[in-house]
Amino acid sequence: MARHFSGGKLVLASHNPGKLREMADLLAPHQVEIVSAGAIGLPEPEETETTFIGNARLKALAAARASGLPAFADDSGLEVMALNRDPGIYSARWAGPAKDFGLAMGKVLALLAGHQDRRARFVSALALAWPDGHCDAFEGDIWGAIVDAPRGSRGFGYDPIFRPDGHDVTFGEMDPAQKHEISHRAVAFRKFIAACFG
Ligand SMILES: O=P(O)(O)OP(=O)(O)OP(=O)(O)OC[C@H]1O[C@@H](n2cnc3c(O)ncnc32)[C@H](O)[C@@H]1O
Ligand SMILES: [Mg+2]
Repeated sequence: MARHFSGGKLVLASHNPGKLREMADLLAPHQVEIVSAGAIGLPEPEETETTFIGNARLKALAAARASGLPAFADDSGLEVMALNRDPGIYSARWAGPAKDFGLAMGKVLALLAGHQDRRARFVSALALAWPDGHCDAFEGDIWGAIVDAPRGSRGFGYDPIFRPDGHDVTFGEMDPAQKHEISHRAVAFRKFIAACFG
């Protein structure tokens, strides 16, 4: 059974401004007082696990133990089928120390050159951890295709090269409110809300 969150402070254990914005938007309708990990000086832990769920748990538990508050983390990434699901859990690392997603998207596009199969999915694993070590995790995904060149500047990360199935626009071009309805993070978030707030 997932542990219920009944209000109060929640640490958002992410150092990615794009993700923090989306997490705050998704949490807005709920009774949560948000504190970001950066604002309370928490370090960015090394992501040593081999799965999205494993790294989400690691980040949430590190923040919960360090802060003494419940903490919420997201580990996410882009899996490209023709690249054996790379960059996957290495999605942030492909952008290098400068977090240059122009570089990371360029790498994906170069490696896909000449491939017919453009199928890809975004994955988000969300974890809610408590200072006593209890942790619940939830995963969501969305399928789509990698377009030929980046389009749009509304999202973050790999959004400009990902076109979700059933849509003509990339996540980079899409209205953020619409991304919040359908994204991998939104799918995982609905599971989290049902289990921990329901
Ligand atoms: O670990 P934290 O501090 O949360 O921040 P991070 O950016 O390092 O996040 P991850 O380790 O989960 O790496 C996931 C990367 O995948 C990319 N990504 C995840 N969700 C995305 C989305 O909705 N749109 C575009 N790119 C996304 C994004 O570039 C992230 O940097
Ligand atoms: Mg990270």
